[in-house]
Amino acid sequence: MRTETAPATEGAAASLPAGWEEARSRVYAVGLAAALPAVERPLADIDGYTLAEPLTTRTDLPAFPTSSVDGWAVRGTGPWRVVGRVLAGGTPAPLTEDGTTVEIATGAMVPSGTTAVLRVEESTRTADGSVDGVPRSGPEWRRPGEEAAAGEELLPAGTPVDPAVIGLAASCGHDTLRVRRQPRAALLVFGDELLTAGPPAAGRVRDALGPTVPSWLRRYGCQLRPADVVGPVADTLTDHVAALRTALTHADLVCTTGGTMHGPVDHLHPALAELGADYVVNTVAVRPGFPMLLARVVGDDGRVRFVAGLPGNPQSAVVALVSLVAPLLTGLVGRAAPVLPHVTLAEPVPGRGDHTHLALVRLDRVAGTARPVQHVGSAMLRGLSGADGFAVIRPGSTGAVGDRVPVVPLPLLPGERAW
Ligand SMILES: Nc1nc2c(c(=O)[nH]1)N[C@H]1C(S)=C(S)[C@@H](COP(=O)(O)OP(=O)(O)OC[C@H]3O[C@@H](n4cnc5c(N)ncnc54)[C@H](O)[C@@H]3O)O[C@H]1N2
Ligand code: MOO
Repeated sequence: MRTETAPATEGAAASLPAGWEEARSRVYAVGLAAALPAVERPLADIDGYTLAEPLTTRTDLPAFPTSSVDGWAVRGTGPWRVVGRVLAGGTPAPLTEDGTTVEIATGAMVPSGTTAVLRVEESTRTADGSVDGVPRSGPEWRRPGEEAAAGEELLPAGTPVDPAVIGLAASCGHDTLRVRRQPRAALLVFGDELLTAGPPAAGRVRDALGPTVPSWLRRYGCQLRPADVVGPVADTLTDHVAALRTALTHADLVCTTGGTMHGPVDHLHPALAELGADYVVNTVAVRPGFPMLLARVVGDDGRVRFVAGLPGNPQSAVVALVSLVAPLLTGLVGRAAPVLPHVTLAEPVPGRGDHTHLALVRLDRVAGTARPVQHVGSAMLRGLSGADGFAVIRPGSTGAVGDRVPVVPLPLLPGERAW
């Protein structure tokens, strides 16, 4: 895998576009090489984080023999004389004599000396108050270590933390876990033509990226404060450099929108050169989204930060997010390289010559198929708002009905696109 970089002073003209898959491998690798430090956090605060260390259990699971029913812990053959009661949370005295029993609740520790647990609904009481019945042959309690042995590794480092993982960690006796710090992101919106309120008119368009990119970044696990979203930044080199410098003091990743090409007021490349940045990827052979870039800036403190240049055309900016930013962030938090799901095309999708085509599709989850959506120009967001992700049509190919192709999913939440 190539991970070498080129100084931004060489400019865009000096570099060939990277293949789409190669670009993704490269940004993932540089992200992993710059993985964020581990921090210790309480369980309640780590939903969406990533384990920095394997999850091990601090005790056997369960930690003690635990009754799985309400009933009677008995010793020997019945009828049994009742000698006590044990509830969940209690520590019972041992059963030392055959023919004795203690009443036991589900979840209570089974007294040592117990030979069987008899369910309450399968028990009777004799005239003298003893308990009688026939215990089931299968065990009615959970043995220590049945689920896991003390010290056993249950999940590897790099596992995304979700509510199920948090619950498991709690049951293993953890109060805190070591997780990767979440990436801090910032967004700089470039473009003097942008309006931040009201309808577009007279040559000016609404800024469609300032309101949306932070939400996509948060869904990829980034932290952004309101102050981290800045723009429109004035179309001068001085303002671009100043805005980048300020954002880079806090952020691990600064996304910019617009200005990736070489128009009269496209200042991103010269600004990166002034910051001493290296290109990890500078243009990608993909449509839409071709001018996307990822640059690396090493601060005086030695800390590595990244600048992702998202093209100004709004759909192209989202293509750059799913293509470059998502795998970079996966690497930064130490997760495994993303593996793309595959779907079957239910309609043909054209290719884009020697470029990869990322085609917006709607998934039919029952049939496991994908169909292209309408309104997919790189300046449009209408198609995106009804799509689940992008089908990947490889260079030199077209997508025929029945073809199995990879899909880059949008980071949607359950219930979204359910209409
Ligand atoms: N001579 C060439 N010109 C262009 C090429 C090319 O190969 N040769 N590629 C085109 C492609 S592809 C793209 S994508 C764009 C990328 O341009 P920039 O990243 O430099 O972006 P801008 O020029 O600033 O803007 C492009 C377009 O997008 C609109 N825009 C920008 N920001 C926003 C925003 N926040 N919200 C909504 N719309 C936005 C902007 O008004 C322009 O219409 O370059 C092509 N040109
Ligand atoms: O790549 Mo541009 O992103 O085709 O519009």
